[in-house]
Amino acid sequence: MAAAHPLYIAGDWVEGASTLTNRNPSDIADVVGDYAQASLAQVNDAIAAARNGANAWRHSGLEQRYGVLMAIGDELIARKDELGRLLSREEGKTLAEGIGEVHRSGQFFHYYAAEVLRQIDERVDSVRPGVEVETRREPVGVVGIISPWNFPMATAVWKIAPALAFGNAVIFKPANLVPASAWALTEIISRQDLPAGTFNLILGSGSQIGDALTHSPDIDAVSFTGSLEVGRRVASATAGNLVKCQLEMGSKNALIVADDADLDVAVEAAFAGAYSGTGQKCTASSRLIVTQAVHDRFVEKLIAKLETIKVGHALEEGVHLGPAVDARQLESNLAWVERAQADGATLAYGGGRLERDTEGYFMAPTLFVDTTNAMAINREEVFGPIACVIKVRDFDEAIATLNDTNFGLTAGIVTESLKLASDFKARAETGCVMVNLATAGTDYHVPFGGRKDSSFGPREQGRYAREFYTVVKTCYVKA
Ligand SMILES: NC(=O)c1ccc[n+]([C@@H]2O[C@H](COP(=O)([O-])OP(=O)(O)OC[C@H]3O[C@@H](n4cnc5c(N)ncnc54)[C@H](O)[C@@H]3O)[C@@H](O)[C@H]2O)c1
Repeated sequence: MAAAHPLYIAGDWVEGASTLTNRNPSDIADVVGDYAQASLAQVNDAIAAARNGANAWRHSGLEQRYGVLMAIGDELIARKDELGRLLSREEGKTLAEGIGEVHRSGQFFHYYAAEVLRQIDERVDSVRPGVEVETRREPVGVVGIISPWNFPMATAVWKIAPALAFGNAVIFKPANLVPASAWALTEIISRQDLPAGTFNLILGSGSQIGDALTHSPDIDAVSFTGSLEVGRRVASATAGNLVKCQLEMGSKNALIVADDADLDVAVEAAFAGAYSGTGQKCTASSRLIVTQAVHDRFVEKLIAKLETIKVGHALEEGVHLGPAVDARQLESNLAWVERAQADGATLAYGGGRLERDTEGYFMAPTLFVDTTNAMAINREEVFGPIACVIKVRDFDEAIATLNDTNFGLTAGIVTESLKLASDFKARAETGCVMVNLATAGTDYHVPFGGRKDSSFGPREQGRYAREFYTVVKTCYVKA
């Protein structure tokens, strides 16, 4: 193996065209490792290899597929402490969250191992006597998987596991900020009983390597998670070649705190939703829509909670919030603080960069009050530990405010009322709704995705993943 962690193409570890150094955002003196960067020619090598892999893997037996997926899941779970540490070191989420993400990644593989055995093709009677009709699912073929940095392993795995389960070959292009988790996952997959080319790892910048992959007419599908801006590009690149595509993108989620809310539950849901993972979650509730009856008490309690929060090195015990993922994200967060104030929001807590023993991208959890839903900070995705309180008259205004956004991923409400909860479930224009729970935090065996600008194409996860990773064939047989 070369000095830098290599690419994985056609069943071989191969050097890239250049190298990228990956650093720990909690301590930029800490080098996580050097990672190969693919050339454009290597993107084509990976696509050709994946075609061979797809042709072989589609004929694999069910027990082979089941065994491969179970083995990957077993190893991820057995090594979750070590790999969770690596993940936290490169991304900056706390160690507990890093370990939790690796554990969940293992569970995704186990879930899709079970899906391999769940054959639900149909045989139906034809309208023509003597003819049998069968609908069956076949693999879509070669799938490009492009993932973001904020869930370095889970987001990739909830695509890779169903892709392999349903008999496809994969070309995996992770975000360049988090190559270590992707590489560790690839190393595990490389030791499984898979035909050469079934799984390929290409590392490199999105604008070059990702762009080349999505513009290729020689792939069959692209599953992308990332920003709205890049998602639009991926959609037009794949549409140009009539390549199937699925996009999960940004969000502007809201948590409603209703008149009758248990405010302790509301504060915990607001904290977990808005700040955990340093707010770097697509499911983050950056808008806190609070009715006037409970506004002042809720704000007071949330500030009291924020005062107890320890920000620091992600691997340090007792730390609740790690750093921003890089200097650019931190600068963007700080620019949002200035912009919100210029637009008339009142800074109620935090707002600044924090110094710690190590040089990292630390920022105080930040809360704004007196904000309106029209302010830019309440319309665009921030992706930092910043939440804005929007005061509303009542539940109807809360729902109208919640839905007044271009995005539609998750939404939450804290209420004791069954009627309000039920109205909320029906009226929230989002893909996921949560009652008395944070907007972040979802299960691995059910569908996940949004509406409006948050998502495009078939749903991900659970048994719905089958729709994207397979194609239907209708077979007519006259005996
Ligand atoms: N809805 C969801 O399920 C979900 C989950 C996690 C993250 N996200 C979103 O991801 C974003 C944060 O992640 P990010 O900053 O890594 O997003 P990003 O859009 O910058 O990058 C995502 C991926 O796309 C690649 N890429 C960049 N330019 C490309 C191009 N021109 N062609 C092809 N690929 C390209 C990147 O290298 C990376 O692998 C946020 O908007 C967040 O909401 C959404």
